[in-house]
Amino acid sequence: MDVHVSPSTVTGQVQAPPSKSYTHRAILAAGYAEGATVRDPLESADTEATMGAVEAYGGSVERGVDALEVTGFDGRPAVPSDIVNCENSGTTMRLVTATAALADGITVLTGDDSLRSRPQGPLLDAIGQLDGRAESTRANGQAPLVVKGPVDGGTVSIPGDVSSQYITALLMAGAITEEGIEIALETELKSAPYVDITIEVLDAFGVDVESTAAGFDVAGGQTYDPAGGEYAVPGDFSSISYLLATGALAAPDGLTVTGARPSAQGDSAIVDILERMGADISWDRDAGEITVSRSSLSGVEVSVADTPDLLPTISVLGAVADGDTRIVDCEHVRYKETDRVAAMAEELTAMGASVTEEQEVLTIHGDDTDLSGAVVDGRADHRIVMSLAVAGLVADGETIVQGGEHVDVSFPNFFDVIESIGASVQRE
Ligand SMILES: O=C(O)C1=C[C@@H](OP(=O)(O)O)[C@@H](O)[C@H](O)C1
Ligand SMILES: C=C(OP(=O)(O)O)C(=O)O
Repeated sequence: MDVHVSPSTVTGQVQAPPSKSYTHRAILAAGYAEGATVRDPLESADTEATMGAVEAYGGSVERGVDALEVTGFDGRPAVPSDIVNCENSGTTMRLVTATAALADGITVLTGDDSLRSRPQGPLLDAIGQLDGRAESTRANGQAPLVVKGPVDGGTVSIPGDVSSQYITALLMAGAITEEGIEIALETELKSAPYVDITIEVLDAFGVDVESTAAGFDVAGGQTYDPAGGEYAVPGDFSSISYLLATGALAAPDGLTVTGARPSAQGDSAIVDILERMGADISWDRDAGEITVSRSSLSGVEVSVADTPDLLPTISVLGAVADGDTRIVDCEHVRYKETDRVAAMAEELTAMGASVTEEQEVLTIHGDDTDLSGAVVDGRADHRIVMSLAVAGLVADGETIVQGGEHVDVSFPNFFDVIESIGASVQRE
């Protein structure tokens, strides 16, 4: 789907969509439990993939109004009767590959073209260290994957700079093993706040995780048992970042985002980043409301070591700001649905921005040149699509973003939401 975006101003109030990261974890944790009600879940293509995996392992998921009723597989999963298709979702693939290692048999996992090009090797090695068998069919560390369990726990040594999702996966499965899993990190942990999110959700399900000098330790023989039988999902700060960027670039009279309560999400750093760039922004944390208005922005240096999903949003803000915006520590942002560092460098260049791309650093040279409307490729990646659409709101002339349908991965009604506050978007 092509989305035609024209220069617009926006105003009003919008509700943040529910968090994708919390929803994935809550659905799988409910699967490891006897079951649970997941309130205010994100219903999107990626979280559907996790629901499908829980069903493949013997659970079931009923979609209610603003809630999912999950019946769990209660500890060890069944061996799936078919392959598990994780579609476009890295979180699903990593988390449920570790689930597969608990099953007494063989599980085959796959995904779409993008997911089959993403790195899984360190997680496969870790399952091997636990005496399970985990292989890439093409012996290239990528899906399709074949996993044979059951593992009983043990110790693993794993790099921390490829994906934090391996750690989340091992912690969630480790609680079900007899011996537990002790994780030693071989390198510094990137995307660390996502492990904090995991620890927060596990705690709500009555599962303990310890941080250690070497990494993490989860005791075995634990039972997933959510307090009161339910878990409520907070708003999603990665999705909120597009709304706040829209406000900072295009809301002369202000835009308010609701459903923005503090949580473990590293991506809430977008508020501080916008403030450092000079945006007029305020966050009422108790009310969960952030208000931002159109402001002149200046370039800043930002590390995305903890917040990889913010890179597309920050690069658009940098393209409009005065002076250089240096986004550092971004190598792991290349392992996402697409290489997002290269994608943003190339697509913003197509819109007239001046950009320097290095392996670990993306610099956007903001100057007085306005962005120009262009035909840009969303790279079949929801975050590239949404950030380019935001850029289109302030570019001269029309911007056509290709692949608009991919917002279904994390923010299915994104275009309806920005249209409701005044953005001019036409979908074809
Ligand atoms: O655990 C999660 O929910 C996520 C972890 C991050 O990935 P990495 O840990 O691979 O950087 C992030 O980019 C992804 O969108 C969601
Ligand atoms: C990288 C992302 O998700 P995943 O790793 O689950 O595909 C994302 O949502 O930006």
